[in-house]
Order: sequence, then structure tokens, then C-alpha cells
Amino acid sequence: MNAHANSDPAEVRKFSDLAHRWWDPTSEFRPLHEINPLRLDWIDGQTPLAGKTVLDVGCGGGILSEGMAARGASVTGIDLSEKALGVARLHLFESGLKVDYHLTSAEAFAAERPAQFDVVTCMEMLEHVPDPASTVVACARLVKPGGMVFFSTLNRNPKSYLFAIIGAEYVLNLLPRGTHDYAKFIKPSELARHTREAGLETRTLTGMSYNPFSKTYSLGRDTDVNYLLSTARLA
Ligand SMILES: C[S@@+](CC[C@H](N)C(=O)[O-])C[C@H]1O[C@@H](n2cnc3c(N)ncnc32)[C@H](O)[C@@H]1O
Repeated sequence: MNAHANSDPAEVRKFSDLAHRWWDPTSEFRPLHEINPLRLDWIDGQTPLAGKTVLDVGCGGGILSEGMAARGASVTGIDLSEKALGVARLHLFESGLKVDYHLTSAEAFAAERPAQFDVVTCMEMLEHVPDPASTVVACARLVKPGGMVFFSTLNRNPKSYLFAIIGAEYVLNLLPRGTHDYAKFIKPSELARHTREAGLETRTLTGMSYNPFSKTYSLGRDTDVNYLLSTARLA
């Protein structure tokens, strides 16, 4: 397979165009900054990150990658946006952390480094690729047998359309218009089928909700809009 076949250049361009604002917590990337402590604790609580080798697929400017490195993991980040990776590399000078960034796709990296990582994360990325099942297979190939793979994405139903597109992009202006394409949202049952077919066993399904009054995110049982799925590769 062509290394970059499973990518939509328009999607990658969206992130490249905004990349210079990645680390501004008041910018379009504010939601990623705000959810970062929640998802870090969620991952760390299931597989302590200290001392692990971790691959962050679709790492962008490195918000999650750096968070995991700060918790003692040896982190590699991959993305297809050269600009986002440029910002990620520059930010290491500011944070003093160490992350190994590469411009490549999950599929190409899986061919190069199969079964090399204790943990793989693929957060807020699957809804931006043409063939999410292919990305899931690549993540399963990249993790060591017995290792964990973590995903997060957006559910597909009328409520998620209302909250994630109308609410976030048109009413609250949390995200630029056009950030998300409803047709690419993925139901938990669909993601669970992709992971099962890739040899990954489901561990936990957790919801993430935004409260527009307190302007805070929280994890919980409501998987209607944003959700996180943890899986383990069969040993
Ligand atoms: C919403 S950002 C999420 C960044 C990061 N995972 C986080 O949650 O903080 C989506 C990222 O996926 C990247 N991306 C989109 N399509 C990709 C592909 N086919 N392969 C690798 N990265 C991709 C974009 O360039 C962007 O950096």
C-alpha cells in the first residue's frame, strides 16, 4: 500500500494551516488542551506510562505526546502534517521534554516497526482519515502482543451532529467551521468491530462530555458524542 494512501490531503491541510497556534491554549486547539489531563489520567490509570515505549499516531503539535513523555514514557509521534510536526519539534525546546517525531502514516510505520511499542495511542484522529479500519489494523500491528491501544473519536447520531458540529462549530465557536465531517464520525460498535477484526480485545469504553455552562469536560458513561476506547492486543 502507498504509505500515504489512507489520508485525505484536505484534512491534513486543515491542521497544517492552524499549526502555528497549536500550543496556544486559547486557540482552536483549546479543546485538546482542556481534555489532555483527562485522557492522560485515563491512559495512565490503565497502563502506567512511566518506562513504557509509546507511539502516538496522528500526534499533531504534540499535546498528548508531551504529556505522556512528562509522565516518564519514551514517546514516538507520527503525523502527516509537516507543519504540525515542525511546531511539535520546536515546542520540545520550550518544554525540555524528549519526543521522537516522524512524518509518516500509521500503515507505513507498521511495515517498518511491527510490534515495537508497549502502548499505541490514536486520539481524535480516526474521524479525519478515509479508511479508519486500515489505521486500526496498523495500530494493532505496531503494538507488542499484550500491549494496549487507545482510541478516541466522535460517535455518529443526531445528538453528536447537534453537539459536535452545530454546538461546537456554530454556536459556541469552540472549533473552526468545517473541522469535522459528520459522515466520518464512527459509532462505538463500528470501532469495536474494526478493533476485533484487527486482533484487539476491548477493555473499556468511556464517554467524554462538555458542559457548556461550567465550560468543562468530564469522563463518564455518556458515549453519545465523544468517546474513548481502550483495547489490548491478544498475547
Ligand atoms: C484533531 S488532531 C489530533 C492531534 C492529537 N492526536 C491530539 O489528540 O492532541 C488530528 C491529527 O491527525 C492528523 N492526521 C490526519 N490524517 C492523518 C493520517 N492519515 N495519518 C497521520 N496523521 C493524520 C492531522 O494532521 C492532525 O495532526
